[in-house]
Amino acid sequence: MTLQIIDQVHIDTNSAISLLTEHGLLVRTENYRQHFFYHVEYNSKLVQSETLFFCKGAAFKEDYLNEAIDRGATAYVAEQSYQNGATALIVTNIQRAMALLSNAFYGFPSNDLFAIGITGTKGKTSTAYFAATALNLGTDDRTALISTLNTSLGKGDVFKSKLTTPESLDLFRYLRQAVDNGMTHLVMEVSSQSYLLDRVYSLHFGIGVFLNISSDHVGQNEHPDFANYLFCKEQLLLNSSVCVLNTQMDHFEEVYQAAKVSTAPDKIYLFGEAGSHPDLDLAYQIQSTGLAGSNFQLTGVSDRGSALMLDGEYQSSVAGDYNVGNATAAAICAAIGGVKKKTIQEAFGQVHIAGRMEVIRTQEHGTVYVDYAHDYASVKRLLAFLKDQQHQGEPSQITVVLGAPGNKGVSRRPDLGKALAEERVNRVILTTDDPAFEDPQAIAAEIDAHIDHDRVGQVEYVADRREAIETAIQAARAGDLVVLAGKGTDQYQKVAGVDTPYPGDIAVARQVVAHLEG
Ligand SMILES: CC(=O)N[C@H]1[C@@H](OP(=O)(O)OP(=O)(O)OC[C@H]2O[C@@H](n3ccc(=O)[nH]c3=O)[C@H](O)[C@@H]2O)O[C@H](CO)[C@@H](O)[C@@H]1O[C@H](C)C(=O)N[C@@H](C)C(=O)N[C@H](CCC(=O)O)C(=O)O
Ligand SMILES: Nc1ncnc2c1ncn2[C@@H]1O[C@H](COP(=O)(O)OP(=O)(O)OP(=O)(O)O)[C@@H](O)[C@H]1O
Repeated sequence: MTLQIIDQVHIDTNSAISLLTEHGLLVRTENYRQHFFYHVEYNSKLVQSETLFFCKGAAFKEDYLNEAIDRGATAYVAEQSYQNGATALIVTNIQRAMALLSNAFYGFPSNDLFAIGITGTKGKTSTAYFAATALNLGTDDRTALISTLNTSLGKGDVFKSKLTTPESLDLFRYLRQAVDNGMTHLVMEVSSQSYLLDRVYSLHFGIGVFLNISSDHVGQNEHPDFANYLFCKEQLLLNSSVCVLNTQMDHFEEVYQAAKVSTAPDKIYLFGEAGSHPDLDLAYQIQSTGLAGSNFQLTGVSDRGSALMLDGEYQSSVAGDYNVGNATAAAICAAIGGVKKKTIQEAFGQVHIAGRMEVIRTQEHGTVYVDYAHDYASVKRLLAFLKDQQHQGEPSQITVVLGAPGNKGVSRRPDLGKALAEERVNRVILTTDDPAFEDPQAIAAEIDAHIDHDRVGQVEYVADRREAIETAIQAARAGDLVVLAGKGTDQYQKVAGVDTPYPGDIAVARQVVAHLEG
């Protein structure tokens, strides 16, 4: 999708120098000339005349800058001088400089949006969809959404996202577009990576939500260690006027302390299951939870929580007990954003999150779940939830089909093995999931090495994901559960640097069921 050209935005050399100086980012200027920039860009291939070009990125080459200048860039911003005669703004931190100047170029669009940022190891997308559905219903469709799945900027500007949190220059362009499309609210997922790489530098949020944190995203191209992962996530709280925290997360006290550094206690909302923490503001109580969704009660515990006027019963259309916590966080955001309880109740019955707890019911081969769970926390919670459902009915078998990606998140492999064993699934079919430059069979062997075979009925490897799904569904009997984990809505397999087309778990499962049952 191409966003329309926004012609009223610009920046000039002098204002760029002032801003960079104010933020302590400017080292020096070279070949100073006062230019008016009508475009900002970090990809040389997209440069037009009168562009301010940013030299950033691990794989950046001087040739890209030369190409940018050939195409009409009149100045560049970089951490080093390329001594090519062009006006240069040499900075201490290119990512911060790019975020700040892009924000200014697009006219600080977040000033016109009530921005809600959501972070957490698990549940960001789900919570964002709960919040955006409620806010859209309450604002007459004036809520933009930036999520791992889709970016939706209003007036039909909807496209698939490349990253969970976009690169800063793209982010501020999207926000400008959202404001120009008449959006008043914004819900966005804020990854820890986006703070590590300063993609959201200079963006202030009306609300920052911290859902949970568990071991993930540590490794090459991600965080050096868990402490850095936690630190980056906590930055959302330092950049938010109101903080919403799940009291039941690991490391809650540390996260609460981080929130209190910059946010007054009366602007911090604590939520969790009723009775779970002495300082709760809003409590949820699950009344029933099943494969079609959950019924739950929200109760204001403190004066601040009661003032949200959320007390009452809610029905969520998304299965998974953990989604009640996600929905509660979203309800707080929607209420602070001005949405009435009745509207939130109505919205929660309509939420659909692609690739999360998608259900395919069969006549003779049980129920198939397609879910994006791909790390210890999510696989364990998903399986625990499904097993709980299983106990309520006839005894049945659970088969899980999953793999783990190559060249990233390698700690997931032992973690997945552990989760599968702890939840004592009956059958595991290990398969391919974005192997990148690794051998999928070797990845599967690593997962397998961490499965306690005394606790898991049967473990096998089927390289082709389609065949693995077919094997699982074909063998399942009425009442059984088949879980296709990890890929969610992905319609590709990342193999050796290429996004190889793949129909997606849902499409494959539907084809298999149609073939088996006609
Ligand atoms: C390690 C990392 O985070 N890299 C991100 C970063 O790349 P980078 O700045 O190093 O840039 P690069 O890809 O090395 O390219 C070098 C530069 O040369 C420029 N170039 C390149 C070619 C050319 O012809 N001309 C040219 O000018 C490019 O525009 C770029 O500026 O900036 C790019 C956008 O500008 C991102 O696409 C890229 O994310 C990679 C692909 C990625 O997948 N990152 C993951 C880890 C990530 O960020 N994930 C989180 C979610 C995590 C979670 O689940 O919680 C996310 O927010 O999505
Ligand atoms: N609050 C939660 N706690 C634990 N697991 C959860 C929670 N919410 C969702 N999940 C599980 O995690 C999976 C991913 O959920 P979701 O996409 O909402 O999280 P995310 O934070 O956006 O994930 P990612 O960072 O991997 O994109 C779901 O499919 C579900 O299995």
